[in-house]
Amino acid sequence: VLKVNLSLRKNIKSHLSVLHRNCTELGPNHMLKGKRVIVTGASTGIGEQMAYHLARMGSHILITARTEAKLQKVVERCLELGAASARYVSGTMEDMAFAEHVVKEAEASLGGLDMLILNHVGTSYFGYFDGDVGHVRKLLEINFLSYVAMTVSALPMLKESEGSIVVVSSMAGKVGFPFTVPYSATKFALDGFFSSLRQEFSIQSVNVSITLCILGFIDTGKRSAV
Ligand SMILES: NC(=O)C1=CN([C@@H]2O[C@H](COP(=O)(O)OP(=O)(O)OC[C@H]3O[C@@H](n4cnc5c(N)ncnc54)[C@H](OP(=O)(O)O)[C@@H]3O)[C@@H](O)[C@H]2O)C=CC1
Ligand SMILES: C[C@H](CCC(=O)NCC(=O)O)[C@H]1CC[C@H]2[C@@H]3C(=O)C[C@@H]4C[C@H](O)CC[C@]4(C)[C@H]3CC[C@]12C
Repeated sequence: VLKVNLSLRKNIKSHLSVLHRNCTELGPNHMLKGKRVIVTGASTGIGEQMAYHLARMGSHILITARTEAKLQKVVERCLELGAASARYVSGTMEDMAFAEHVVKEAEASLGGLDMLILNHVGTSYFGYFDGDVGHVRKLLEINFLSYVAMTVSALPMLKESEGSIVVVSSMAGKVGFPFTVPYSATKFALDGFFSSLRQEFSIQSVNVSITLCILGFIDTGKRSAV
């Protein structure tokens, strides 16, 4: 047993050193060079900044949100920063057909997909829960169901490329806090869905990674009162 353990450790050590050497030689800025990436909610805030990082790394970028004028400007900036290509599709994630259309657009224009970054978030309020069930339903559609719809549509391409799904969530999706009840519910739903799906991928040896990003407050210049 000791012999097997020692040889296993040696093997892992040598694999890690090769991996480390490859990463160091290429540098972190090359990790997504040439990769085909969708970023949702990329007209402002964190999504916009992620698009610029991907552009600096030389990725092919497809961004989406509702506001066409802002998306146009982000695409122009991405091209200036060195994106291999950049394009946008505008529309609302209240509509599941639109969510699926974005993925189809990646297939048609990029011929596949390496990374799906799900980041968009619908407008909510910061205050006591007001009992508006319609608002909770709408927010679940935008913040949760459209994430599921895009994942289902993108999965064949991601399996093919052995790619990644990145889901942007929040502290409010891990712990209950006051004043963000509908928002928090949608983020908890993401954890339930994607953490369970990750377990199934592991059992089925599906080589698609799922990363849930748990962010605290990030000042994007938009909100000051929270
Ligand atoms: N900022 C923070 O403190 C924190 C943020 N997060 C998470 O990070 C992610 C990004 O947040 P942040 O950058 O602050 O958010 P922003 O409000 O700055 O950006 C939200 C993005 O989603 C898009 N969007 C809004 N509604 C819709 C819709 N109905 N259909 C399609 N797109 C829509 C917006 O564009 P448009 O209006 O043009 O459609 C915009 O591009 C979110 O998932 C959020 O929950 C998590 C923790 C903290
Ligand atoms: C209230 C925001 C919901 C999205 C929204 O309305 N966007 C449009 C607009 O502002 O015009 C929340 C988005 C991110 C939330 C913050 C977060 O996720 C981290 C903390 C979580 C904690 O539970 C409460 C405080 C947070 C800072 C939280 C506050 C509400 C958001 C800004």
